[in-house]
Amino acid sequence: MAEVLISIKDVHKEYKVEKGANVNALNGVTLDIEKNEFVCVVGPSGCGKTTLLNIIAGLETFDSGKVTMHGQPIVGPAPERGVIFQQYALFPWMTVRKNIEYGLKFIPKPVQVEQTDASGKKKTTTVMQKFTAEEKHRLSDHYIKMVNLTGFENSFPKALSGGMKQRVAIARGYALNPEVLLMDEPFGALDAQTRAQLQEDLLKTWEKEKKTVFFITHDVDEAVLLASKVVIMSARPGQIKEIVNIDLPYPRTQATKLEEGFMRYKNYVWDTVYKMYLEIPK
Ligand SMILES: Nc1ncnc2c1ncn2[C@@H]1O[C@H](COP(=O)(O)OP(=O)(O)OP(=O)(O)O)[C@@H](O)[C@H]1O
Repeated sequence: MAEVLISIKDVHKEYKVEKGANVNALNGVTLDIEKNEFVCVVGPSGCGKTTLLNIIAGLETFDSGKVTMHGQPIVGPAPERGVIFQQYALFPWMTVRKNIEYGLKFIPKPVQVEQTDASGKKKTTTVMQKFTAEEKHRLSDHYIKMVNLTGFENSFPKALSGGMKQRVAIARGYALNPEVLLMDEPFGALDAQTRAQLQEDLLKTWEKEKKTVFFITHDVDEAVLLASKVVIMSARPGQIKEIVNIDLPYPRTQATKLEEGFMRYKNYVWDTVYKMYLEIPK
């Protein structure tokens, strides 16, 4: 059986609002995220997708329920959970390379060292060390290549297109080597062609260097193309309406969208989300 990496159990979240009624954002959300799964979350606007992502990231509190990673409660942000937002959040005064290397300053790497104890016995222990400049350079090179930005290492964000900036954000997310990548509509602001290209880049990256991905999108095509599991949330107060396992083989490309199996999943997810949208009082 697959290993459950993140477990969300009966989570409730209400936003306190000073004037007016409090907002009941999540109402008993239960979800297991397995190791190396690609989970896409879809649902009507305001159903609590970002709230759920922020709770997993440790950026948002909740009122009741339980959220754990490796069985340990999530109590705040941690390097094991990397977040990529829609608005890249790059440092404008740093080059592409420096943006990617920046976070490595704060993340120590485990190194095996051999030590001799008082009795002369040798034993291997793990110590945490900082990345050297050379290691950081090697890592940033690797991820720059992976997201097709070779040649732009020394460019500043202002000289990059939206799609290129988002590639830098993805490279930075991967370079920090989190176990889980939390992505909140990362391609939402991009034109259709750039979006298609980045979907393929992300899929290739994920197939090469598996990670657990939790990805929010409004685009049902995108969800079905990327996900091994689509989580459909229902309108506020957010609950999980249905989980659809996308049983289409990887590698997937834009051509996958023309396959009959893809169409079937897409129509099903689209219908389910649209029906819920129609039920929302307008
Ligand atoms: N800080 C806050 N204070 C009060 N209400 C909030 C706050 N953040 C979110 N909400 C409300 O909680 C509900 C869920 O918001 P959330 O952003 O999680 O939904 P979403 O599904 O991500 O929406 P969208 O798809 O439009 O991005 C919404 O009604 C929103 O207005």
